[in-house]
Amino acid sequence: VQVTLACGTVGQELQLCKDGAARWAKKTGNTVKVFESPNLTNDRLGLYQQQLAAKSDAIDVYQLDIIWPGLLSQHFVDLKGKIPAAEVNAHFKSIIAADTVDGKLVAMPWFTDAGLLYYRTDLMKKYGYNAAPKTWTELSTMAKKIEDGEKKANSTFTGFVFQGKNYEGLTCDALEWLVSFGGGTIVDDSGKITVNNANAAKALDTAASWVKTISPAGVTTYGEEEARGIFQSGNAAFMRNWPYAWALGQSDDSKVKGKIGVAPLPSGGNGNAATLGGWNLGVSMYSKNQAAAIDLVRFLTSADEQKIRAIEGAYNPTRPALYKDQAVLKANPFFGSLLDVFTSAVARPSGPTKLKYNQVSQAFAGAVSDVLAGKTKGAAAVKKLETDLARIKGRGW
Ligand SMILES: OC[C@H]1O[C@H](O[C@H]2O[C@H](CO)[C@@H](O)[C@H](O)[C@H]2O)[C@H](O)[C@@H](O)[C@@H]1O
Repeated sequence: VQVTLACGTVGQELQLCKDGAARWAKKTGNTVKVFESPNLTNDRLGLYQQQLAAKSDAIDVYQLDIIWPGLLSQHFVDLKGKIPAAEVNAHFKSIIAADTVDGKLVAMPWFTDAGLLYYRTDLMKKYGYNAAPKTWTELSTMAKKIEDGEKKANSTFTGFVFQGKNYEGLTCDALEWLVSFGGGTIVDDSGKITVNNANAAKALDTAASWVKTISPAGVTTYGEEEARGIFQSGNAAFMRNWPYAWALGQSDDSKVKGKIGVAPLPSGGNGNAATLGGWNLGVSMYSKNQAAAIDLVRFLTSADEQKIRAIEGAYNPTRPALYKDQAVLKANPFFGSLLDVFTSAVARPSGPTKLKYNQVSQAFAGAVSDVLAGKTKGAAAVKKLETDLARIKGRGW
């Protein structure tokens, strides 16, 4: 049987996806065709929605972002009952809950993600700092001092890079700013629009103050890979990114190998916050090879495969047991020391806003983008956003 598997292509994930698929093919005698998905999750969603709306059988196994199960559930096979309960229950309960829509298990967890602060340990030492910044104010001060010093020899050096482009990644970064300032989660768990508040406005104004000071003007065009490229080539003191950037930063061709520290993102006065990300594997209802596709999902989400991906690519397992695995912890010491960051990551409001989440996220990222670009201030942006979200909500989510 031939199964087509949609894989992401950010960093090493395409290669790791192909490697895993090849191991399954070898074990079962089946073949796997890999479909290469676009880098940005927004682009991927558009493409997948087209395929699924057309009931296309071209892709059997989809890689689903943690925010999509609610949006796409009707197109996926219910894995409950098809995968033994003990196997399902070996994953974090919260992720299984996010993958379950109205009792239907839409996808199996593959890896989880949470936003982290990466920093240059060598430069911290050089500029007299002995700990990562605990607050955004500290980060600004440290980034400015390091940038001013390093710029003397390297004019392209910058203080802080993050995902500032207008896309889903900006929603993730900005949610971290909001929560860390006590500004809430845009829409709360009950579905109430909460974004129009002073702390949220302050969070956005603070982020805007970084652009063209500690962050380059171009940060408003950066996704995950642009930020990583700058940090990994030795041109930034701090970076917000997902765990995958660790393995690449520590690789032999990285200019910052052995010089990277990882810490929780700074606080804006309300503690540190990391947005929950991650990807899951679901079987299309339109697949002609559902049994083989389910077997591939079980194989790729198994402990053995998650362990390989954790060691080779720093992809966080979704199985709590692997956080006690010595080889996994050796490759990624922060999986142990920052376990709290992963287990208490903040979900985007895809649960309460259901089918309208994508519209909510686009409106939020658009508003944040305007503040970063200096087109508007935080208070005006969150006020307008509240009105826009109320329109999107209409009589209910
Ligand atoms: O960690 C690497 C992954 O980074 C992206 O996904 C993460 O960011 C998305 C926003 O840009 C977010 O929606 C998702 O939940 C996060 O896991 C990228 O899209 C993935 O391909 C990549 O593996």
